[in-house]
Amino acid sequence: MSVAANLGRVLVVGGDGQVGSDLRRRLAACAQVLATTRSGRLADGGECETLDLSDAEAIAPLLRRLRPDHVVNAAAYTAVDRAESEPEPAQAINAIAPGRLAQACAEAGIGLIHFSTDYVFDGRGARPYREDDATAPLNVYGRSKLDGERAIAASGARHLILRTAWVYAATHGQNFLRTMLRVGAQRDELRVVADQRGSPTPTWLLADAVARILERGIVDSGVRHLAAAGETTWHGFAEAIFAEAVARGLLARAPRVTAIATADYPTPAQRPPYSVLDTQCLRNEYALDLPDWREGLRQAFDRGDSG
Ligand SMILES: NC(=O)C1=CN([C@@H]2O[C@H](COP(=O)(O)OP(=O)(O)OC[C@H]3O[C@@H](n4cnc5c(N)ncnc54)[C@H](OP(=O)(O)O)[C@@H]3O)[C@@H](O)[C@H]2O)C=CC1
Ligand SMILES: Cc1cn([C@H]2C[C@H](O)[C@@H](COP(=O)(O)OP(=O)(O)O[C@H]3O[C@@H](C)C(=O)[C@@H](O)[C@H]3O)O2)c(=O)[nH]c1=O
Ligand SMILES: [Mg+2]
Repeated sequence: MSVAANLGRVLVVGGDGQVGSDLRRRLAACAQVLATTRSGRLADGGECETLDLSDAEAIAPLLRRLRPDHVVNAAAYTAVDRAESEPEPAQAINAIAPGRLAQACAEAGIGLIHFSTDYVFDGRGARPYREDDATAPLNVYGRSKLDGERAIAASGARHLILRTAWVYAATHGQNFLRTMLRVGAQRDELRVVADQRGSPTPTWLLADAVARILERGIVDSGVRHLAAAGETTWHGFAEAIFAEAVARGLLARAPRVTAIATADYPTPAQRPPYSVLDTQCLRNEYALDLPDWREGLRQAFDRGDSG
């Protein structure tokens, strides 16, 4: 996907998360990128705007001062298990802050792109989830993200809520791929759940898609599903990660990856057993061509994630 248009001023909230940092790099080619982090600093040493989303009152004044043409919110409380014992910060960052951000966007006539999650579903479905399928989150994180979706929808802002899933980058961020490579280098055997199905989605794909959407302009406000094509289990994803890492010489040899049941890997948060997303709406509206998750994985390694 190539984007030549000048998109004006794009504010990336949460500019140093795994999605936020790839967005900044991707959009730099076609926009004047502004960013916020909690510290006002970027991991690469650069400076940016300071915004702590637990202080929702700080959002509107910041937008009035920066006057961006578009806002992309890539900040979130994403620690799924920790959220079970910390519901307040999860709710503040994933629900209250996005609502305030959307209200401020509505007041200023700015379009907002926001990310949500497959974990809004309970995973009892048997075919890929469509945007209007019933939500029923199983955990605190999923509930807080669903509340965020609702707050944005109620704001009156022109918006797009992109529900995505199983997000990873090869070179940065806390994610399943990087956990597997770290632990896989230390152990001969890993036990990974083989009864949760979804679609691993690389940050480069999300960044490319957002660039395309900004170029076209938000066609119609609402929720849309965005993920790599195809489906696998965490176990299948782990095996593909190790095959790719060994082929590229990033790992001397793959550990044995033993398929286990969710019941044999107890975690504080319950996760949906099936959360494949039907992406047809978004592909049609924005003429997006979404790669299979295996191709997404190869390109994540090839690109070093930076597009
Ligand atoms: N990761 C995944 O598998 C999936 C993610 N999503 C969604 O995609 C979006 C991007 O996620 P991803 O890039 O993976 O998330 P990350 O956890 O990598 O990044 C989230 C960012 O939010 C920032 N943040 C957290 N709390 C605050 C706060 N109080 N004030 C300001 N910033 C804060 C973090 O900053 P700091 O580093 O300082 O904490 C971090 O930079 C989120 O909306 C997420 O819910 C959807 C599906 C799957
Ligand atoms: C590390 C590890 C995890 N697992 C299991 C636990 C869990 O069921 C599954 C994935 O573990 P993780 O903690 O990496 O994944 P998790 O934090 O649940 O990932 C989720 O993050 C949020 C932010 C989202 O929005 C979701 O789309 C999803 O990507 O793999 C194993 O079976 N073996 C292992 O060695
Ligand atoms: Mg996690």
